[in-house]
Amino acid sequence: MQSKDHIFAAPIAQLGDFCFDQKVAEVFPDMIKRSVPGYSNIISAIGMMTARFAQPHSQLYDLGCSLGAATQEMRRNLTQDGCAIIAIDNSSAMLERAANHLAAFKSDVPVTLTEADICDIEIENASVVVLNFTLQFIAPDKREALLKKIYQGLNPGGVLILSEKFISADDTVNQLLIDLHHDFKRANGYSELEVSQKRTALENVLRPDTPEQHKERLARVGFNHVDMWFQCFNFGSMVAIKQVAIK
Ligand SMILES: Nc1ncnc2c1ncn2[C@@H]1O[C@H](C[S@+](CC[C@H]([NH3+])C(=O)[O-])CC(=O)[O-])[C@@H](O)[C@H]1O
Ligand SMILES: O=C(O)C(=O)Cc1ccccc1
Repeated sequence: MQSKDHIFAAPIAQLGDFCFDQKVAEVFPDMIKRSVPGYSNIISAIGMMTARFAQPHSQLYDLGCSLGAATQEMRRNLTQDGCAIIAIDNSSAMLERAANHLAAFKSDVPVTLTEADICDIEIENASVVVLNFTLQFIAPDKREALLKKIYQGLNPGGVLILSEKFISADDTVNQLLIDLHHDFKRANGYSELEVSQKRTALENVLRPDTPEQHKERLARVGFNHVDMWFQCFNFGSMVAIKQVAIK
């Protein structure tokens, strides 16, 4: 049975910062589906890109895997020999549920679930790296080093799929996209109070960049081919490819 997200439904006197605790992990599939426009399209496309970019005998990384939705879609679409998926999250509540979720599917692809801060791990022999709505939670001054590590750990021809909540550099468009996102949440059954309490709880935790900041940073760390492949309101996904080595 999947639980419905009522976390911000009642007034909360002392609203703390949003965190990925046991309560959030419990309702996460419902929360993300009703809160992130385009989420299921992005998950499907991660599978499609895995099918194209996975290299035989390489590693695939799902950084900030939560319950393993992207991991499962990668695993389902992998046909290349000798690949392994490394899924990482720093929330033990998420990882416990991810293990249960992934065990429900039959697959020959090895998956390692690791509890760690993605800023501290090593990345090597990678062909596909997924940051699906995770970079936005990393301290802004640590983002570039993380992306550099990903670039260096990718094999030539490898891909990073980076999905994020964005801000727009144009104030009018920015406000429009935020309003449309809130309309989307209300249309999915969230009340005014739920929208506003969650917005406050996320303020210090989820710090979005503009698409331009993302593109410039990805280019700075070395990615040769970068663009947005999907956007719905202030949510979207970028693709960054490491150039194939010229012999
Ligand atoms: N430093 C960190 N190290 C490791 N994990 C982290 C860190 N900071 C946050 N997380 C983890 O990143 C995940 C972000 S949710 C990703 C959805 C998933 N990718 C999905 O495709 O369903 C996005 C959202 O909820 O908007 C949470 O599970 C955090 O515990
Ligand atoms: O719900 C929101 O307002 C969001 O920005 C998306 C989200 C989804 C799940 C956890 C945290 C943020």
